[in-house]
Amino acid sequence: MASVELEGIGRSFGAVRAVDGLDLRIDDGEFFVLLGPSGAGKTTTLRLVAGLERPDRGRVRMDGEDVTALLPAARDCAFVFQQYSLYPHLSVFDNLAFPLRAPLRRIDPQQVRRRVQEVAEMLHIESKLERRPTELSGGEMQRVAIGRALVRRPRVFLMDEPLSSLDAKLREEMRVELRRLQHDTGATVIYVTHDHVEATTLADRIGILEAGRLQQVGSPLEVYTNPATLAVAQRLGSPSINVLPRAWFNGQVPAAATSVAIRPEDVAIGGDGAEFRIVECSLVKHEVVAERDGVQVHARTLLERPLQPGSSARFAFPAASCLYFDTAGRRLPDTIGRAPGETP
Ligand SMILES: Nc1ncnc2c1ncn2[C@@H]1O[C@H](COP(=O)(O)OP(=O)(O)OP(=O)(O)O)[C@@H](O)[C@H]1O
Repeated sequence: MASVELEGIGRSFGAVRAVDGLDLRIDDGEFFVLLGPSGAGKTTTLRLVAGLERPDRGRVRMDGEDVTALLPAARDCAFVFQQYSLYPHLSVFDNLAFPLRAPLRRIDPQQVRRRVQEVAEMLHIESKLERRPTELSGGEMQRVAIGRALVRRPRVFLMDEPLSSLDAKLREEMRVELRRLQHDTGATVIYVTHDHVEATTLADRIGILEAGRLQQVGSPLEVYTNPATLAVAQRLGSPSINVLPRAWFNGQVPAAATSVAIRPEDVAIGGDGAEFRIVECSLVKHEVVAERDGVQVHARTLLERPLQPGSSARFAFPAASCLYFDTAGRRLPDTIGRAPGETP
């Protein structure tokens, strides 16, 4: 396995700066997730690492070696895509063995069998080896696709939304399996998703990408609790972070703050807060939606009794949990001395 470094890497398509000067180091054995909306440049970044795309500027290094000019085969990255891209006419065994049977590899058939068996066991598909991909469930097919990347023992795994075509339950199961697999093999993984739950459950570190630029890099907890910008704060968490007008705070906010944000789990219900009208309340999800001055606020809390829609309740926003942002969406140091997370 290998470390990966991107140094000032950029790639444009006509006027579109798909990747705009990325600096990033991913450690050997790290599970790194690139999180961002559609068109942020996630896939292009993976393709630049794999060598499927040439950068206009900057360098790619693996284990310190400059690989910018190397062809994909020499970089030895394995790609797993959202589409399973299996060969339908081959058995699961032959699909898994395929990458090992390339003439250049000259791996003897005994060893191919051993490796396929080993990977099939790791992925719990050893009983399906004689089947065709068309006879498998979506989750099993995706396991075969991952297995096909695993048998090669590449230097780096590049995964582009590999779970997004699975249903919610399977996706959850596969997330756990992927994490276990990465832990067991010590693989370096760069994983792309626009799903913040996937990002926070899988990642050692997350890089938030918007319009080809990295907004922040950090552990899931760091990025969640200490976002550098409002855009980053809004990218993680469900329901999304509340953005409240400064007028609600009687001037007790930093001078440059135009918005005050607070996570739903930090909103306090009851006490001496301001009065809100209840819009919705779910005891199952522990969520309450309330409204004041045309602004909706989401709160997440354990409730013993439901709050009736249309009734009133008091909501408070403890200063220790509030985050402050200026007009450009940059985080401001707050009243209790916390500094914002750093942007790269
Ligand atoms: N081969 C290409 N030719 C022209 N434009 C491209 C090409 N590849 C990517 N782009 C553009 O570059 C930008 C980044 O695309 P990219 O596919 O990397 O984004 P993404 O974050 O992976 O998006 P998604 O989540 O939708 O896959 C987009 O505006 C896209 O239209």
